[in-house]
Amino acid sequence: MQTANSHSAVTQGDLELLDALTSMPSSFPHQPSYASSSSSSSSSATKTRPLSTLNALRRPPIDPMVLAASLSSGPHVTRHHFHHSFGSHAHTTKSQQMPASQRKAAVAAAAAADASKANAPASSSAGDSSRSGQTRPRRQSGASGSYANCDYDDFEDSVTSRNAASSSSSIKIEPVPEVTDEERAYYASRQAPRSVRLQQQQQLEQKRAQANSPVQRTSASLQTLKEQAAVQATGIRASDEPAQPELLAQPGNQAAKTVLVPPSAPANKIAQALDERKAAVAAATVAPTHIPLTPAAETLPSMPAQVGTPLGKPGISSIVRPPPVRVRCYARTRVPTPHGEIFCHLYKNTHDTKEHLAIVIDPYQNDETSTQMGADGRPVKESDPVYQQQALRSRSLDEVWGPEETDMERIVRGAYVGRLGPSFQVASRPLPRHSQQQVHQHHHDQDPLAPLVRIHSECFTGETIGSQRCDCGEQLDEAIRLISEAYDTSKNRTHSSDSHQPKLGRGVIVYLRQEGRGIGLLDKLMAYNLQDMGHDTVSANILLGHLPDARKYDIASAILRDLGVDECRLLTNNPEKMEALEAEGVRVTERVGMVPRVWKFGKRLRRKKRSGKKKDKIPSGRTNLRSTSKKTPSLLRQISFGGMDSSVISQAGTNESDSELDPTTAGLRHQGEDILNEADTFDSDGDHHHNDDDEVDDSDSDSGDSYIDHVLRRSGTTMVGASITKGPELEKYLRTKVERMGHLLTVPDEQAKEEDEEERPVSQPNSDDEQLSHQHLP
Ligand SMILES: Nc1nc2c(ncn2[C@@H]2O[C@H](COP(=O)(O)OP(=O)(O)OP(=O)(O)O)[C@@H](O)[C@H]2O)c(=O)[nH]1
Repeated sequence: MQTANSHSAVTQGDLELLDALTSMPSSFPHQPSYASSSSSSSSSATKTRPLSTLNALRRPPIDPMVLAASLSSGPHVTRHHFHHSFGSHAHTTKSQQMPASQRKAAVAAAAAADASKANAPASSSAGDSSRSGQTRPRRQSGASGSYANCDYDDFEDSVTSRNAASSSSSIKIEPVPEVTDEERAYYASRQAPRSVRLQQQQQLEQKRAQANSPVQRTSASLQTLKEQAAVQATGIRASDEPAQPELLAQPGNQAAKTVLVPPSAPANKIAQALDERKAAVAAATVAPTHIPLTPAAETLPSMPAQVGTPLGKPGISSIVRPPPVRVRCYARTRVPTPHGEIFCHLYKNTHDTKEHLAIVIDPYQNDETSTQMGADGRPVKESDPVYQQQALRSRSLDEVWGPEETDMERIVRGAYVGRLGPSFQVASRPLPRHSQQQVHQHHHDQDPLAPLVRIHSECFTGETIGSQRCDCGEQLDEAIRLISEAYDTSKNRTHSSDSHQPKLGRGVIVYLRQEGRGIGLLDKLMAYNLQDMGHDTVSANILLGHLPDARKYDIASAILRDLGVDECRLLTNNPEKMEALEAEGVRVTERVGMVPRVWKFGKRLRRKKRSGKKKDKIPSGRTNLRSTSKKTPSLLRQISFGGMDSSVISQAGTNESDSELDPTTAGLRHQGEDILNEADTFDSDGDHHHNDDDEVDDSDSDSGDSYIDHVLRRSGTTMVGASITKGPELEKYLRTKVERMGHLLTVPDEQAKEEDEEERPVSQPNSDDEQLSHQHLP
């Protein structure tokens, strides 16, 4: 007799599950007779649990990694549990998991079981009969949610119902609706087992070696090469399942969107496709300028389909290299932000269908001189050598897209010079350095610093809803702020120019639409649930069948090159980003650390506050702003009264008493918890507009202060323009990046934090201690 809780004792099914988890998932046979034999003592084959859903695993086999991650760092969640009964088919309430062949086998075996049951004496209890006599709505399994009960199986349910129906013929029972083939999704494996692929690769290499030998080379015909390509392509498409193109077309079926060549395509067609790809590679290599110039011409026939496998591998092959990515800027516009004005560029590319962005900060393009016209009827700025050499302008945007294109069309898509206005509308011309195809040379006598660049990956949760599971919103804001920051060239150690003029900050944020480190928003959200179950950001990714980081940076490099950035200073802690950019031909001259604000400024703010208190000789304890007559440090007072309080307090919470508290403290408290401790409240004399710097030790004013300055002057109400955020989950995320992903950050030691000298990492070389944040590459 089976107990009510099937997990209370180790059953045969459990043992088989364990066995299954430590072997190849695809080898599981579907055992449809399990349901009808759970209480019998028949052969072990008929007792086997219906593990058919394992065959529908959509992830590559990485069970050893999954098990290792699961055992070492979290609760007993395995990939099997995760995928069992999982389905995101919002359009239907039917399970869509089993492959067609297995479903046929299941139906046949169930029919056999029915027949044998009908012959046997009715064994079910009266209670069973009456229960089954009620018309039970069909349970939603796969579609009912991501984490359906692991013990539930559609097939088991339907077979049990049918058995019950046949054993109580006196009661009219609504038949359980059959799930038709059309209602189920088709799972198409896009890759053969590793052993097969290795074998095929070996064969291919042997053939290549033969073909390369002098004798063979002369005799090897084009036809032979085509055959090789066909073998290779067929191998890539290898699948245990026969092709079912009609199922691929069903809604919700990812495979439908991603399959490049139908599996039933004859080998010569595949070879033809490969030939076309090779031709595209050749064309791109030989004549990179021959990109179609209009959006219509450029839409995708020549673009290879990018297949989003869980490991982020291209779908066609890991052997055939995709052609180099080509990018085109389709639109550019000016956007005012709390940090100043930026130019937002929208890019399309030949590798995916996403709209990646480049945020260009280059105030020189947009200043008041930009609208001065010369005698030649063109803006004076256009002939300025500094502009010509350094303006961060998109080559593809400034190109004329065809003989038909009018100046007004060009202006509307953003190809204009200077600051666009009702009375100033001048279409741009390609910069000489772009049209001459010359490699951009860095001129140290004109600008000591390469542009500051950040490669930022989209994060809906962090940037839009202020999630504290990561620091992405803050990083985006901080990147815009740091790049916009003006700097004093006289303090630059690498530059001996006589120019002591402050330089305007310039640089680019390439905003890549690779959400969740490349795994997509859906899987990132699921990763968060795994994190709530005890995993960290790395092991959660692994459990979902992903790499810890599945991002790529080839598109980012192409965008940078399009903007004329061949070398840059990179804002990152991630060594992989530096390597990736270098590999794509963008030189990283310097790494500038992205220190989390809470690590960078938290202590400093506290110290500032303490020093303010000391000077004001205020007795300990919290003092209401309105009730004190003491002075407060100027910066902090400005934070209170410089327009900051309303916007940030409104983010800080709905507790009415918040607004009664010191607005300085409220101003430093954000979506999560107080950045400052209870005892950290600042005191103020309530003189909102009095600027008494004499009383404050601001002599150590530096980039840290510039951040505070930013907070008090320009804080907005969205993530861009917001302030410091802090919380335990953010802390865990930051530490995971350092401890498990090799990010180049120093985790602040709590003890040392109190005693250490102030850290003042900055983006631009203004401060004397800039070495703290700048790591020069050899
Ligand atoms: N898979 C996954 N992705 C996450 C998680 N939290 C944030 N992300 C994504 O991670 C990306 C940011 O990557 P990070 O590793 O934090 O930072 P980075 O940009 O590589 O590194 P830096 O350049 O040093 O800032 C964004 O796309 C986020 O959506 C998570 O828990 N799991």
